[in-house]
Amino acid sequence: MSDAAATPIASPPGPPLVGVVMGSDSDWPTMRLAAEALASMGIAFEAKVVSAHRTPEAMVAYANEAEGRGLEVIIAGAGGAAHLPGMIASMTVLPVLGVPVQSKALSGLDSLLSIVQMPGGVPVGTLAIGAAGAKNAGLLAVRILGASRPELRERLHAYRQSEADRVRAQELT
Ligand SMILES: Nc1c(C(=O)O)ncn1[C@@H]1O[C@H](COP(=O)(O)O)[C@@H](O)[C@H]1O
Repeated sequence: MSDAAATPIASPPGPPLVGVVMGSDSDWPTMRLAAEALASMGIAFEAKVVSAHRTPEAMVAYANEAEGRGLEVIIAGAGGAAHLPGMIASMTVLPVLGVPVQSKALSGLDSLLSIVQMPGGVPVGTLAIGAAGAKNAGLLAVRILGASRPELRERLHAYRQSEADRVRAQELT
């Protein structure tokens, strides 16, 4: 992991509303983009490594306790045989957003298919492979929280406007 990728991202103060979990610390350079999006919108979050394969008991406890601890959205990222988002979704009624982390062997197609093909009745909102997916998972979590929080919708409107201004100002040389 590079120094920049290893730098922790401070959560805004307050009890976490969003849990960002991932199967390995090797997923953090990708998943930190979800955390950055949340931090930029002032959303308190927690980030943890929890693996369905390597720490199944911890994953079960995390999923079972998330709602009672006040989390409102879970973002779960994993690569390869990416069972973590679906397993968490099977044990909670909180919205779960799945981020397919890019794998070395199959470039993340394995991760995507593992996350997206959930059986009916157990939804996982699946994002794109890799960095864009992680960033969008953070922003989608803010949109979910914003449905009942007008002040968050204001921040999202301001973000949309600033992105539009940035693109309009682009000049090709
Ligand atoms: N897919 C899962 C799960 C899970 O789904 O629970 N736990 C770890 N992993 C993935 O294994 C990959 C390699 O992990 P290592 O880099 O630690 O070997 C990571 O992308 C991780 O998400």
